Amino acid sequence: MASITDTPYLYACIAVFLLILYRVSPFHPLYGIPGPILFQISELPMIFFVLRGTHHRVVRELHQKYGQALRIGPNTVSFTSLSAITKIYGSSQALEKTSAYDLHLIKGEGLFFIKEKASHIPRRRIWNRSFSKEALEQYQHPIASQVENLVYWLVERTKTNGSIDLVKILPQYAYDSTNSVFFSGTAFHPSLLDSDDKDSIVNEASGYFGAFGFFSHAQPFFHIIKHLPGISTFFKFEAFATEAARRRLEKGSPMRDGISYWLEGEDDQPTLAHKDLPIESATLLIGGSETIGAISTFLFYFLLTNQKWLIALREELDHILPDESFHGTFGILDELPLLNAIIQETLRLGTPMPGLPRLVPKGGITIDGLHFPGGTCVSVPAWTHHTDKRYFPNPYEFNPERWIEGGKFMASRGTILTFGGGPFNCVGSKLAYLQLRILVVLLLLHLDFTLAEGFDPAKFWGGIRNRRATTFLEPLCIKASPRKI
Ligand code: HEM
Repeated sequence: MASITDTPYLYACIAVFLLILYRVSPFHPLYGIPGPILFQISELPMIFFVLRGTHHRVVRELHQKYGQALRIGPNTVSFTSLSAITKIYGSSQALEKTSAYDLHLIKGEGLFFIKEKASHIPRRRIWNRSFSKEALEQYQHPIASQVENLVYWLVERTKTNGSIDLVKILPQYAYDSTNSVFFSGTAFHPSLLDSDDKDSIVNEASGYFGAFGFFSHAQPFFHIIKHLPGISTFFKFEAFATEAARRRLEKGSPMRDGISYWLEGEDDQPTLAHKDLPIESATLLIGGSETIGAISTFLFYFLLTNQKWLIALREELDHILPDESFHGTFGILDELPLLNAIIQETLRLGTPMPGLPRLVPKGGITIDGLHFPGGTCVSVPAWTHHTDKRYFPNPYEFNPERWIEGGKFMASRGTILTFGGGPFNCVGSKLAYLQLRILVVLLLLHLDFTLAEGFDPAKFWGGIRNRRATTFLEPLCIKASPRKI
């Protein structure tokens, strides 16, 4: 039997020991950046908290203890300052993505996964076409139709079951909305709301995105296991996205949907190669739905547990949109101060996200007066920044007023990282705002809501987890009924 003193084991142990020693020694380039010793020597503590879904809270606590620059891995530094946000994500010199974005099995090149700015720019131009002013106007009707289906199911399921869990139903609506806006409804049928997501697509997608979050801290492990037979079932969601792309290409589009903007460029505009549609479809389905599902769940949680804002918002809407059959242009919604302030405050507090990893280029950079060599992984965690009282006084208070000045909504009153920043920021943010506005307005115009008996806000809040995908361990059960005016 092999023993630890056999030569290969001995060498391996010595190598690990020397590596650990190096990582905490003055010879390591990150020596002197404070952080817990276990995080300095290994990725394992971070992996542990990522698996538990609590790393956003842990990193925040560590920043409070150790300060603005924090070593959270052997080669990884987390920052919490506005200057670091500008340097890492926002400036013309914004950093590129790390190899944490290489984690997919699906073939082709996808916007989200492209790490270098030079190759990212042409693909981003193709995507941008599907978020032009004209395109967004075109999406209003399909979005409103999906919200109307949601209204129907909220009432029906309340009637059948006594209450309805928003944690479950809002993501279903979000996937239906992406399917309708981008795929002309061809990605899957029937809609997830109509089938009550019988194939568990929401869970598959959330598990897939969660695996992406986990493996970004254990990349070598991913590159080993991806070759194992049978592992593709783990990536069932990629197969689903590939099928969605195939169906969209086969069935075409009766209307100008989001994907048609990519496939049919005007004049000399470059178009998307069909071989890249599967990977872009995976990004669309998750990027456009998992996020909206989670943020809208937060939004209704905040409104239902802060009745004064719900009442004030109803007043604002009733004043501007007195007719519940309102189906006009949704353009005027951009102007409503409280509606937009409530959405912005939800985006601030509804982002239990990790720092988006970026790579220090060759030659290194200086952030907040500290020099970092090329190859260091750096980030600013959204949750830590959004709950930093230097930038947001009483950070845990849901207070939409912090976004209002002189009676107007002012997004510039604070910097939030919900949509990332700089050249790799969220390409769909304008659509996200549009979807959230239409969702809130139509639900409030059509329905009365109450929280189901026994709802415990503290328990709900304690059950929020993030592994890149946000999950809610506790239900958010409500009763919905047609509005009595
Ligand atoms: C509230 C909703 C949303 C949130 C919170 C959100 C958040 C984000 C964030 C943080 C990033 C940067 C990711 C990174 O650098 O790793 C991102 C990128 C992206 N998002 Fe969103 N997103 C939302 C809605 C949408 C929608 C509706 C779409 C499309 C339909 C979309 C598509 C994308 C894509 C394609 C990227 C990659 C952009 C690039 O690399 O150029 N997102 N999003």
